[in-house]
Amino acid sequence: MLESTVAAIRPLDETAMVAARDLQGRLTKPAGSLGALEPLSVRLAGLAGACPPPLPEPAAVAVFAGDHGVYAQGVTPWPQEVTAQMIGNFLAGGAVVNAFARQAGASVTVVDVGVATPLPVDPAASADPAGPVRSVDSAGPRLVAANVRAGTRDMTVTAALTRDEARAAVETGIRVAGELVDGGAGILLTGDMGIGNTTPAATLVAAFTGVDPAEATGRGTGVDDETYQRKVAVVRAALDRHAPDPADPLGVLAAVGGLEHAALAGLILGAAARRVPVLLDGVIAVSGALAAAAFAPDAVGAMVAGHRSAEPGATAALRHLGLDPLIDLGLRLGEGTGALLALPVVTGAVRVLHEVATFDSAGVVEK
Ligand SMILES: O=C(O)c1ccc[n+]([C@@H]2O[C@H](COP(=O)([O-])O)[C@@H](O)[C@H]2O)c1
Ligand SMILES: Cc1cc2nc[nH]c2cc1C
Repeated sequence: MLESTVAAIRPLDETAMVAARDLQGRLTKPAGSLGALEPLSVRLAGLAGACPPPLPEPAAVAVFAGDHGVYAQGVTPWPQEVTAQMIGNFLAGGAVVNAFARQAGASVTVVDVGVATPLPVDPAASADPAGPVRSVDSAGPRLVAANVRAGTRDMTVTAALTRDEARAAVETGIRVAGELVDGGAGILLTGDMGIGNTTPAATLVAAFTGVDPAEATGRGTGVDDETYQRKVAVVRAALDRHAPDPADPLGVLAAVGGLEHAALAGLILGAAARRVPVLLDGVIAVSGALAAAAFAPDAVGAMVAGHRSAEPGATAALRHLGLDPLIDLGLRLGEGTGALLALPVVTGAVRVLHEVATFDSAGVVEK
């Protein structure tokens, strides 16, 4: 499934992009006056192969959750059980992602791809691992039970995952993308939950971009100076131990990644293969995006950077991908919150191509 998905990812459609650029030039506004929205609308036309491209509706957030063996190195002050507890909160509708999703009219799908402690929900009430994801317009958040293993191994001691485990997580992400698109989603938004997951995110950023661990590593949930220094040392030690090859993205994900990072890479690949835009959230999402781009460079055409996370690795990753974030509010929550706040910007960029009059049709004279 990974290989066929990668093979299905194609470049943007030049004809649709030429048409969108031409249309932008004829709309009743000074050329370029919508700033970053104009090239975004052109790119989305190229992705859809149509001008105008469809409005990115309805929106579906997929929140991938996992735990981390590197937690044992003291890289975060939060108890590991918070990952499972927050899944309960997502499913009850009480998290920030739920509030922003209600505001944006987006569905929330929570995917347990690797949580280590028991979920505070009845697994029988959740979707079968191989079962369908309900359509995006059904009510309420839902759980997909697709646990590959109960957290990764400690990457400072051994590889975090086997290649087969990493592949299983990537393929879970691809499957979720396909089911959300089949359910009618017009745009996918990335979300993540995993205590400790900014450490593997920083390691992935350093592995794929080549930046120094000190530049890739941030304070995550808000760690103190001592923990921050330990975190940088942990990232450096993992890179020294595994020397991951950025040309082998499955190998990198297995050595130093996380199950949610791998699944996010899969979600992005799945969206790109279906030619549906994928709106990226914070540092965990963009570290997964680096893996997706290493599998399929043309997948970048489907990516929209929702926001600039306060986590410095996010900026290094976005620079490497050549993406400019739509908003920059100093967020560092994850869950999909930054992507959800950016969603109206993406919809606005496309709506312009659908609804704005041309100089000709409106009888407005040009300069
Ligand atoms: O999205 C981000 O850029 C982001 C930045 C810092 C922290 N987080 C969230 O905080 C958790 C990881 O933080 P930490 O300090 O435990 O590594 C995890 O659940 C992430 O969703 C997320
Ligand atoms: C409370 C809490 C909520 C989160 N949401 C995403 N990551 C998180 C980390 C913590 C600690």
